[in-house]
Amino acid sequence: MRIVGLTGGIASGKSTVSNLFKTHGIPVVDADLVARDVLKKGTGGWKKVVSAFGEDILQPDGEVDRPKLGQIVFSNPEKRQILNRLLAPYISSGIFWEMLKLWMKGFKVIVLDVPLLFEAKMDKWTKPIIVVWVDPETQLQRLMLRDRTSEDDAQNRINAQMSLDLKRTRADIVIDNTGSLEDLKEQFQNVLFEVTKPLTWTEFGLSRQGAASVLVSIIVGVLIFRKVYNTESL
Ligand SMILES: CC(C)(COP(=O)(O)OP(=O)(O)OC[C@H]1O[C@@H](n2cnc3c(N)ncnc32)[C@H](O)[C@@H]1O)[C@@H](O)C(=O)NCCC(=O)NCCS
Ligand SMILES: Nc1ncnc2c1ncn2[C@@H]1O[C@H](COP(=O)(O)OP(=O)(O)OP(=O)(O)O)[C@@H](O)[C@H]1O
Repeated sequence: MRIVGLTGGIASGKSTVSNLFKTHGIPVVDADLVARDVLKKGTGGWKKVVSAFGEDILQPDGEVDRPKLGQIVFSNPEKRQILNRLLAPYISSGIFWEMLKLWMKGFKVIVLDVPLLFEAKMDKWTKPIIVVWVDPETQLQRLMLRDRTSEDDAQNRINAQMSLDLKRTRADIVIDNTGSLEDLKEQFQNVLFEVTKPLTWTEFGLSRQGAASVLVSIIVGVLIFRKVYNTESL
């Protein structure tokens, strides 16, 4: 199985690119969705976070008040680190299960959309790595427009991540999403071509079909060996 890493900065356009993958039949594991699930009321992640940050971060219905927790952690690196440390194990196992489900369904190429792919050191599991880059001013404007936040709040969120310029140096493929959606779709055609190239032997071995072939080969090998061995010992 080919595990493609998709990352970038906040509001750089990862979800927009993810949607293009999905419309071309390539499934996407969205780490933000997994992170939402592991913070739902009553889950292990929720319990840890409530005991670390207190009940003040809860809404009246007991769910985490996400904008409130966001304001706390995006303006305070120590608190952000605490939140990351508490949720990381739940997020990684959530991503693993989502991948396993796709593996069992027989998908040969899947995309992991993980905003903190490099920060969480998950880049070593993915190849190729796609970074959706955007120029800093456009990123700020798109973030403020999408989330209806102040400039300070948006800038805090951008500063909470590794710089996009550094991320692009670690990419196999860079998508420059500073232009229009039409520009993005045009670049996406080349990305799709790269990502859907025939699998390498290692990638094939990691796919469900590859694992099945290895298993069948082992069984056939053992049967032949036993037949030859039995014939010789007669
Ligand atoms: C702080 C929380 C509650 C704020 O929720 P909110 O709904 O406002 O934002 P949302 O989850 O949609 O995230 C929006 C974007 O913020 C960025 N972001 C989220 N968490 C972090 C973080 N810990 N550090 C840096 N950037 C982050 C990502 O680019 C993400 O795409 C939430 O982001 C959270 O639980 N974060 C910790 C979990 C995490 O690390 N998520 C990223 C998945 S790898
Ligand atoms: N090329 C583009 N032109 C104009 N707007 C765009 C373009 N690409 C994305 N956008 C808009 O910019 C905003 C951010 O894009 P998107 O939500 O895809 O970013 P993201 O990287 O997934 O963000 P996050 O890290 O918060 O999940 C959205 O409102 C989206 O519609």
